[in-house]
Amino acid sequence: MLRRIFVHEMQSNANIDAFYALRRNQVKKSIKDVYGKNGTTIDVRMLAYSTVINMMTSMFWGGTLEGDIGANINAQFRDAVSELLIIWGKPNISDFFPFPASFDIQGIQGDMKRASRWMEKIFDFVIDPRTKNNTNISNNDFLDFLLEFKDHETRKSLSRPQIKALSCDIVIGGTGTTSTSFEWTMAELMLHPEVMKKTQEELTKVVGDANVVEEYHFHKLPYLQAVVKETLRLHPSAPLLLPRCPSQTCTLGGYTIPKGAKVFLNAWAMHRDSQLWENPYEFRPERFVGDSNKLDFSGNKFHYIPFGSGRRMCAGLHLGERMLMYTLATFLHMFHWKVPDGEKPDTGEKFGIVLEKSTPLIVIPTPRLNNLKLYH
Ligand code: HEM
Repeated sequence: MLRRIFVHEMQSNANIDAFYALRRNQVKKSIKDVYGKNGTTIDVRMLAYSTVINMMTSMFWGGTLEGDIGANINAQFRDAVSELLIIWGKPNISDFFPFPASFDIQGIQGDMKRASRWMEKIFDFVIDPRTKNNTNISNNDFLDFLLEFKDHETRKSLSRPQIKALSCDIVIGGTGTTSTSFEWTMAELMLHPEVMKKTQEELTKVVGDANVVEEYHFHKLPYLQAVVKETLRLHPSAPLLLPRCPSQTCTLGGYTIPKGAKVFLNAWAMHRDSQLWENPYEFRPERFVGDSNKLDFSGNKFHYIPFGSGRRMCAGLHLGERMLMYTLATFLHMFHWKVPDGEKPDTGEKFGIVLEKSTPLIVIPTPRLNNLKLYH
């Protein structure tokens, strides 16, 4: 039920549109920050992570937490999400040897419980004033939506644990994936200056030099879309998707899969299979331009599934796509980017539930547009 609420109710196009102003404000803040660092080095992972998490918190509880308290709670939230993502990605021996699982040999379960309690406290802190004061003031954010939600058929509201569980899934599912995809795209563009040039030329043509990128520009940016698709092919942010578990013993491709087995689908390997892709290890956005552009994120063509496929596919697909496109288009349109002299970005990967670059991408931004007012 929670998945249905999130996918069909919260993520309708109208709702995603309604939260656009909140996302835009956060990206504007990041532009100002980057502008302030003009000519010096910045860590793209930090930039992407803080921009995405700020968009998330802004969509969750909007501008209701202002001043020092707001800054503090947002910072705590950022730390709690980072910690949960790290714990979530750790290989857990108990998954493979269920017998000693109750001993929690690596302490992963304990760490997870502690971080989840921390996260819950933050949600309680934000939810309490809204339910206690009963002010009826509309904040137009995710939290309002969840607090006011009533099932069409049963007329039942969501309980507080349900609200917190759903919120946690959304934030954990959306933050690392989107920010990592941003960093990988920037890394590939730094390694392929000709692709960077073409992407920025397209932005100049479509957006112009006197305007900022808006979400309505996206459908006129096929090359940037191709760059994003190609990045997600080579660097799918959840390389093994989420584990499946058959409810019945079944046979697939001649293999018997017992009921209850944990099944991982290796999207990373499928995206690099030379029987399915020409020169699979090369970064070539052109493969997604024109006719082959028919490949999309719907998960219907099984050789390209960066957002997964089927009933458990990414619940935040539309929002994730928009946040990624918007941040990339904006930063590429507003700034020139170069790596520090003598350095070359690498494409080494770090194992985890989210596929991160093994070393952070460090770059130097300089303003690209003449109208400096656009940076404030
Ligand atoms: C570039 C951005 C993103 C990518 C590449 C991505 C990718 C994925 C993938 C591959 C899965 C597993 C699907 C499967 O196993 O079939 C997944 C699940 C999920 N994603 Fe995303 N995601 C992104 C953004 C987001 C955002 C922004 C949100 C929330 C706002 C989100 C929420 C979720 C949730 C809740 C699940 C779990 C679904 C379930 O268990 O049924 N994702 N995502």
